[in-house]
Amino acid sequence: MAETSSRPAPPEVDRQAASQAAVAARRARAAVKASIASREVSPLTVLDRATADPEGVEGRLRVTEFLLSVPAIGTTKMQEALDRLAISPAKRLGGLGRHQRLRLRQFLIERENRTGRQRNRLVVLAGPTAVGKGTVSSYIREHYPDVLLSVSATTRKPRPGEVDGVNYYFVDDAEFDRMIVEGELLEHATVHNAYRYGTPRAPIEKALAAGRSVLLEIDLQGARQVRASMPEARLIFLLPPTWEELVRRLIGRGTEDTAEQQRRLETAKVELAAQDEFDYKVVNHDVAEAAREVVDLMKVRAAPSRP
Ligand SMILES: Nc1ncnc2c1ncn2[C@@H]1O[C@H](COP(=O)(O)OP(=O)(O)OP(=O)(O)O)[C@@H](O)[C@H]1O
Ligand SMILES: Nc1nc2c(ncn2[C@@H]2O[C@H](COP(=O)(O)O)[C@@H](O)[C@H]2O)c(=O)[nH]1
Repeated sequence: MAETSSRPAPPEVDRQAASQAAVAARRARAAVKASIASREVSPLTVLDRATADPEGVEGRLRVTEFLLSVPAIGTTKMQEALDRLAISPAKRLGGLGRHQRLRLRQFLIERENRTGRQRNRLVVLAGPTAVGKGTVSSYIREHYPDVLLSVSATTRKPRPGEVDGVNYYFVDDAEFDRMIVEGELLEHATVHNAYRYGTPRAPIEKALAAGRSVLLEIDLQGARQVRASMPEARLIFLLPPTWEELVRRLIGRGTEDTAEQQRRLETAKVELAAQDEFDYKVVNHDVAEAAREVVDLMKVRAAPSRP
């Protein structure tokens, strides 16, 4: 009688498959290290990815090989850093405890600030609806006056309390069309399949020329356009602590009807799926803390506290 084909694979086939998987994993880790070394990807982004997926390629990186791939960190600096941060050299990025991870994160930020050839002067803050982009940006405007917060043009109507020229330039469709045709917008997009939003170019160019840092609070489509036209811009993705909290914030804000909330949550899913395109991720647990993380990444000092 003919034998069935469901016999278990012989051990050498298992061994071969395991060794092929190990080679593929080694190659993937080497690619991550090469992209850190060539500054294609920020070490902070790699650390964030390791945190999000401890068993993924970034999570499996040993902390030693991770640090050694950061430009200008050699064996001595790496060992000093691990001693100072109280992290065992045997650890993998995905296996760091919360405090170790926070210490390593702070170490990388301080290092970037010290060795950074240039401040991240043009920074884009994006993220799903109701994550708190507007709240965090307003906090930055109030507490970090060195940063210019760009005021967008929009065709949506003002919400109660919103002021023309402060929150947005509220314009009609004809004016928005004119701004596009005259090349006045750095980027523009129809957001949530509803209204149009765009970033006026002139104030940004003026501020950058004067050496100021500029923050754009815009959607994913706009972030992609800015990256294409100004590759030196740094892109930050603001994340909610959880999906449920995001929904709570959207409903709690109470500025949209149920249909608009649904539309925004659909866009939110698309935006969340694109988070890995960003240079940095910041979780908005607490407004002041998230704002500080954003400005740390911009390397801007806080205003002296008022008496
Ligand atoms: N860290 C936080 N903790 C609790 N609530 C927050 C936090 N940050 C923002 N919120 C609240 O969440 C709601 C949404 O915030 P906000 O309007 O700033 O979001 P947004 O990302 O700008 O939204 P959209 O993209 O829809 O304009 C607001 O009611 C705000 O007060
Ligand atoms: N592409 C752009 N998106 C922008 C701009 N200004 C704001 N936005 C985004 O629109 C949504 C909705 O804002 P809301 O004030 O109606 O709640 C939000 O995601 C903003 O980030 C812009 O100039 N360009």
